[in-house]
Amino acid sequence: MIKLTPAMKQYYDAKKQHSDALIFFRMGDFYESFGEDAKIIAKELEITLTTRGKDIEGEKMPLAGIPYHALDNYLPRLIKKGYKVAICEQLEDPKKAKGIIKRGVVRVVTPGTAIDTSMFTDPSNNYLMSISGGDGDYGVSFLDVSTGEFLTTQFADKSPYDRIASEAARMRPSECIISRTMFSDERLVERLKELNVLVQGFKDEAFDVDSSRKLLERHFNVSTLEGMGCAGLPYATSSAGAALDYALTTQMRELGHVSELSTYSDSEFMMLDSITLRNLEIVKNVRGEGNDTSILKVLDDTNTPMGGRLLQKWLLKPLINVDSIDHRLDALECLANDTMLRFDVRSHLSFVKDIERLIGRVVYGNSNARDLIALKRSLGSVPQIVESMGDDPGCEMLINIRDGLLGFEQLENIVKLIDDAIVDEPPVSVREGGMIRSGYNEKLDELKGMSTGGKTWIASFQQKERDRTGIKSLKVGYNRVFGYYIEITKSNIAQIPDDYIRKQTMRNAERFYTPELKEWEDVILSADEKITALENELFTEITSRIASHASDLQRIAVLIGQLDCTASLAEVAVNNNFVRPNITSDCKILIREGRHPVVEKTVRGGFVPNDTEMDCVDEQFLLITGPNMAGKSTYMRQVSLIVIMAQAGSFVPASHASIGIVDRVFTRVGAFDDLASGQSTFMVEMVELANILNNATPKSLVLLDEIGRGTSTYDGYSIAKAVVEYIHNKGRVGVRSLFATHYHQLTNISSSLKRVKNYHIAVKEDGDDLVFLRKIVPGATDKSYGIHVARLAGVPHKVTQRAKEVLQDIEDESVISKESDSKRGRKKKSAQYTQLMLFDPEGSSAPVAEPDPVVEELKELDVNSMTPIEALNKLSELQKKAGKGGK
Ligand SMILES: Nc1ncnc2c1ncn2[C@@H]1O[C@H](COP(=O)(O)OP(=O)(O)OP(=O)(O)O)[C@@H](O)[C@H]1O
Repeated sequence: MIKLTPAMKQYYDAKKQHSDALIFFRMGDFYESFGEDAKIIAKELEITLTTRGKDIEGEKMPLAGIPYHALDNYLPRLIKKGYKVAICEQLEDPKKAKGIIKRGVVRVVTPGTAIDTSMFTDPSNNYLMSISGGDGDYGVSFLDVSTGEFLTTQFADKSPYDRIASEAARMRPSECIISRTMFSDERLVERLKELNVLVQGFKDEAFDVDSSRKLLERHFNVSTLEGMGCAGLPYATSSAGAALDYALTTQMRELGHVSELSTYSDSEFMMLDSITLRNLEIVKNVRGEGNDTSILKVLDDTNTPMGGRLLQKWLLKPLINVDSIDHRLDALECLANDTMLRFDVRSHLSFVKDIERLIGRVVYGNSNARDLIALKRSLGSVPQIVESMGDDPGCEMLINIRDGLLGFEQLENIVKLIDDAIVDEPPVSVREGGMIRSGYNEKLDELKGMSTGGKTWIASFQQKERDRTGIKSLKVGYNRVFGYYIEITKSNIAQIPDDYIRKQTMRNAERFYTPELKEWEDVILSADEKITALENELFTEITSRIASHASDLQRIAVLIGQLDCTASLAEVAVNNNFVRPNITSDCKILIREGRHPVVEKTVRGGFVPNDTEMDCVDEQFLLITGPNMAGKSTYMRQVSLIVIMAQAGSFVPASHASIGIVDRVFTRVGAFDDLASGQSTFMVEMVELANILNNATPKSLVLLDEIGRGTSTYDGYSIAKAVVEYIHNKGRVGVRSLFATHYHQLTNISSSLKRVKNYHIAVKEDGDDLVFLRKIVPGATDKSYGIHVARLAGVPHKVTQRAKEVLQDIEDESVISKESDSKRGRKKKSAQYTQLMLFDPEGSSAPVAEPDPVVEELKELDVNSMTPIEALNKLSELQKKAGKGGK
């Protein structure tokens, strides 16, 4: 084994402590990485891989390095790919170090705990998720180290995967920690990975309920967690404790800005599972690329990152309490109706930056002077925001926000402190100095005077020396290694005076100094060094004064977020002609002239509005038919989006809307191959369907788009029919459902199932052309126009022509077989029907299999409520009807 240099020994020590992280090892002006780390870093960051010295085995040591000031650019690229990076710093000033410079890891940056500004190109929260529990009870926590937000919940669920996936889909964490024991649960790990969450196993002890409780109590400096709502919730506590433990372990410092833990319960929110969030494109595109067609994109006109984050939360967690929704809608109405108020508030909000994250950085200790300027300007807008809200902003929420903003007395002092201390345009790096304003500190001013005086002397010294030597190109320069020097080009070297002392030889020039220049150099450099040290000291003092008000400032940030989110929704509502929905606790959904908020923005030729009427009594199940491209999916999504928007507290795209609270929205739309998980398109469809049928409650809203299309027509039709019957009859109280289908035969079901209503989207035939009217009208349709649509899509004429002939043949055959069937009896007829269906993937206007009255009657029987005699009598009666005789 080879003898290592002291620095390399330090590197190997750091690597031993943080074996799962890439080590960024500070060497002077660079962060260097060695060995396997260097290879990964060189590849991921596309930088040069070299070698230097020998590694512990005596092999050439691979090396990759980045300039220390470029850390902010490179770090996010690694973190976003899921790497952990341990930053190993020089722990003492190299100039003052006696012998070997001490180095050590000062923090580990991971995807879920990053706090660096450069990580956040969008304002969304960056959560670390933590899961604990087992045997039916689970705790889930979310901690955003950058903003200090900390949430926890606990729920009981025998099969928790869907629930956990739904939480992850709504909160979109970058990283999730689970105990090493739980890490062996492959299904859980897979579900999280599918949602792009990096899953890490963390020490089992961190998930221990007792030690978690103690850690949380210590961190929040409380004697009980009761006030935070998680006393008596062991798994909410242990998942929160583990999250905090992980954050403290990686950040290696106190996290004072994480000052509160909130416990939430799912019963407060509408449940949106991960599939529905994806299908309805609530916060991002299904395909995740191209133009953003999410509902968030349409609704987000926020001016501040706090407002943006809150809007996302509102959309991902719509409310289910009528009063709470009305509370939001009242504020929105105030702002929508008062144009001046809205305009004023929004213009002042536009000066507010990310206060939450700025505070996080200040408390954390990695803020710079520009962060303080951003904080000053943001806080400086608060009095104007308050003023623009006037004495009576008109509704409870706005009054609360105004009073809350007014309630922070130290606001003015913080603004003044930053204004007095920090120059308007400070340098990015604190190390460079030059950030403290003249007049803030006497000692600093004195040092600055010496430094400036020295520099003025240097300028006059250069002129004096040019005059003395007659060398016009003589210049006095400075570099960090050699200090101040007089530079003379080689062609003038003969003219140098005797008192010049040689300092350095260059290719085309020589550098000199004089005793006088040396004297001034000492004055300037010592003043500059002292200035930097004093500025750093003052900066630390200023930030700790601000940090002592962290929780008040975080409260201000929350209020600003609420105001911004509401004002943005009001602005969007006015600009897009949305109306305030009427929220009720009954089962009715009544929408007049509803529109799809995203499609209406992109569709050419204007969006055609449509009405909707649903309830649990007469209009529980809307069976929607219509040609391809007619607008069935658009219509169904529009209904569910209007419901979600309304319960999130937004106005909706309609001329009138009355929404009976929905507790969950389920969707089964489109076809997503899930080849990665080994599931076929049909399997995915059935898994999603199973989830809906097993979990929909009487207050749910279900969207089913072409159920059964992923398998043979016969199987698909059978499944579709069974599903309609099941949902219709489930608990006898209706799950409100919208079902689009091309199985036109299915529409007959409305004659036996009273709460099923047929609707279709109208089209008009114009010769060979098809005009899409986009209007939903009562009744079923009997034609698919699939071939028309194929022609519109540019399928070659020969193919569509041939398709027409095939269709004609099938239709002729069906007529013949219908006639012959009636002679040959029912058995033969159903065989022919099967064959026809197999030829008819789009469900042509084929003859419909009549429901068998005996079977139908049998299905309707409630056997549990019959006596044995009644049952025997019924059986005998049915046998007679079926033509089997009986006594
Ligand atoms: N109400 C409407 N007003 C104007 N254009 C509409 C309307 N509804 C839908 N469209 C347009 O029609 C297109 C097709 O709509 P959609 O996908 O909903 O049809 P579909 O009936 O579900 O079709 P398929 O059965 O083939 O899946 C949409 O992309 C949109 O451009």
